[in-house]
Amino acid sequence: MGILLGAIADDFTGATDLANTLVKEGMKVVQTIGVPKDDAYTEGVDAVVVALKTRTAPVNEAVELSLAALRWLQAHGAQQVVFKYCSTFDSTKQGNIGPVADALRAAMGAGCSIVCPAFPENERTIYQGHLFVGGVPLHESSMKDHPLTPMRDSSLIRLMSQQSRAEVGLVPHKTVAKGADAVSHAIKALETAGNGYAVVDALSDDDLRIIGDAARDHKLVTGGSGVATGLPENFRKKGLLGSTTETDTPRVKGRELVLAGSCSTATRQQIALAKEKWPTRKIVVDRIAKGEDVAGDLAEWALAQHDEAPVLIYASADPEEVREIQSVYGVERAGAMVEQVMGALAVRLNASGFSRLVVAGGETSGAVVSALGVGSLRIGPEIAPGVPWSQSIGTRPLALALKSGNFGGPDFFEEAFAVIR
Ligand SMILES: Nc1ncnc2c1ncn2[C@@H]1O[C@H](COP(=O)(O)OP(=O)(O)OP(=O)(O)O)[C@@H](O)[C@H]1O
Ligand SMILES: O=C(O)[C@@H](O)C(=O)CO
Repeated sequence: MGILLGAIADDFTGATDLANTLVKEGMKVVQTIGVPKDDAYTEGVDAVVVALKTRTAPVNEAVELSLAALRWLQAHGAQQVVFKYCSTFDSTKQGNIGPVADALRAAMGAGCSIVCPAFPENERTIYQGHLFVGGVPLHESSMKDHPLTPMRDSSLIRLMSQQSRAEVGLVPHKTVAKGADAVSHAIKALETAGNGYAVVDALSDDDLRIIGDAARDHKLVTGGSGVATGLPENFRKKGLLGSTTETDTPRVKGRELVLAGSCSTATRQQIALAKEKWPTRKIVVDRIAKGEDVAGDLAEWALAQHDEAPVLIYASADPEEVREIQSVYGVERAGAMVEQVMGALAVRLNASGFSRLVVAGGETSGAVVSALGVGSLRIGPEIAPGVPWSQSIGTRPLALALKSGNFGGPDFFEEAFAVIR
């Protein structure tokens, strides 16, 4: 038998976030880094999440890679596909979410598809089609200052309409409160009226379970990790999924390293706390631009820290500093320079015995995991909402926690290592 559920995620931490939801709902999940090249991943696996790095890629590349992922998932039996994007709808000015969703809908012959980035456990909610983060509209949250994808509008209907060729309608919360049948009927009515997407309000996990139930026959579901909460239950009701599954805690020995490239408020807070306890160094972007061997110097410094405490290396800066750096080097080049150093550091330090890694930030995780040549991950236990440990599958095992920028409490780094010690 093939896999039940397939997913395509537009960044690597987003992929682990979704995989974490599916594991908690009783699925055995493997996350692949990029579109897999062979069949080795599916034995005993209920869901495969293909992690792409397409959030900020050129639109055509994002569409082509997502379609390639879809073909692989369909060839391996996926009965339903989730397109996972950020719970804060992170997209560039041009926007990749709409074009990728359009291409997936067309390729699958899917009807009106759900758009629901809500993740109530992490305070992302949708009301009247507007996305709220920590109780404030998205465009007033710290997401307005994101280095790559500043979000300046909170209306999901407007954002999706600008990005997609299809019409976009709303299923308001008062309908969701009436249950799954009411949501199904509302989506059907929107489809009949010519809409390609239905933004669905969600304020709680109960709402997400109702939406999951309503999506039981949808070929394509789009949203954050929350929208998948109710999907495994649909397979369980059909007798295709057992009631529980064991989570595999990574069993990897080695030194502990945190690499942080996220400039989010949560990550900067986590760094500030960790700095008080652990050896810490900051990546200076000007030095990379001058062609200095920043990765080499930092690796040497890290290896000289002998007290067995975790080592923290970060590039994260506050919005003002990031703006200054970007005004000198450009947004893309600044990001790329930092990511290149993060990847190089991960490779050098892993070769010298650091094999328990926490990486903060989706683009940063993409750079690190790609540089390390990791092909796929087995998803393990949750550390904080939306962030699990995972273990690389293959020759040289690594324990990896890929943390979405804004996730985790102030003590996240310490809490993470405590789970696997
Ligand atoms: N000091 C800096 N100046 C400019 N850019 C930076 C700096 N530090 C980090 N960056 C870049 O900012 C980007 C941060 O994006 P990343 O996806 O890693 O974090 P995030 O968006 O907060 O996390 P997530 O996508 O999981 O929400 C990366 O491209 C990183 O290289
Ligand atoms: O949905 C989220 O917020 C995260 O999984 C994410 O995508 C961060 O990049």
